[in-house]
Amino acid sequence: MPVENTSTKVTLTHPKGSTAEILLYGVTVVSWKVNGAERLFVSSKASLDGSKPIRGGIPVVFPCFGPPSHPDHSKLAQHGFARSETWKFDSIIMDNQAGVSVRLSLEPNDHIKSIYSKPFSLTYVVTLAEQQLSTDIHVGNPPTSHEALEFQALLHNYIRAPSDEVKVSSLKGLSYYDKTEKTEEAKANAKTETRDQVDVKTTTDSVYEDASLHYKVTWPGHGLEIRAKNLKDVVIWNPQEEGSKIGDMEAEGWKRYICVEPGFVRGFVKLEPGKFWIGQQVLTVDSE
Ligand SMILES: O=P(O)(O)OC[C@H]1O[C@H](O)[C@H](O)[C@@H](O)[C@@H]1O
Repeated sequence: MPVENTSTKVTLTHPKGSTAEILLYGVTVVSWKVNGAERLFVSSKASLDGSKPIRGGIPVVFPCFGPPSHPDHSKLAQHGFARSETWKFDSIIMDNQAGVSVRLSLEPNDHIKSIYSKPFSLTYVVTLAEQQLSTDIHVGNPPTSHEALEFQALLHNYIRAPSDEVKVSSLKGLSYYDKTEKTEEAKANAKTETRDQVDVKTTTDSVYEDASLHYKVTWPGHGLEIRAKNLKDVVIWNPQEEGSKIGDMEAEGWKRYICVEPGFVRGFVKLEPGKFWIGQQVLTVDSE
């Protein structure tokens, strides 16, 4: 069966053998296999029972990135509610050699309404091709709404890769904000990336602004390409030893991944009533 659907999980299987697993909790993609090899990192200590956001895979960040900074988001937790709500399976969109694709949705439920008063529509489309995984977040501001919807969005991939060897390009020349700086003032000061290839051998939490929308993630013998649409920024995160302070991080888990997260996180998307916005990332395994 190319699409298998249980009460908690959707599994996609492409005719050429690649697979993807999406939990309805947070629509978190928790597995993506190409040529039998797992491409995403999920901590063995991650809670998969819906009690907290999943440490790994591809959590969806919406409508705020990090701690809320917009008044509309003041009651929300870090990274918003999309990653910690249970979504609904909507439909199979496509099922052929080109791709196996499903749509999931999240409506404002009582819990969301108690922390977030804005009307919205949210759907997520996951498409699996032979060597490729696309994840698209669709945000709508209903026509009945009286004002613009202001939000941030980010697709928080955890790419399985050895963090002491992995490199990311091309970020050279971009402005970025270094969240590992000690003071708020230093965090708010833009730096300029001078490296041809960025590594995460030391604790890294950098928000690159107005980036290229096309990144190469490479390590010996392997490569992954990431393309983004409407997600103008990109966050590179790996905590290194600091990761030992994260409760649901497995022992030395930070050695096994890099996050290269396309997002719209500097400023806010402003969506007028009756309009839609789509943010997309496409992950492609380079020929191995
Ligand atoms: O621990 P979480 O809320 O899942 O956040 C995990 C990480 O997400 C992003 O990459 C942020 O830039 C980091 O500052 C944050 O630590």
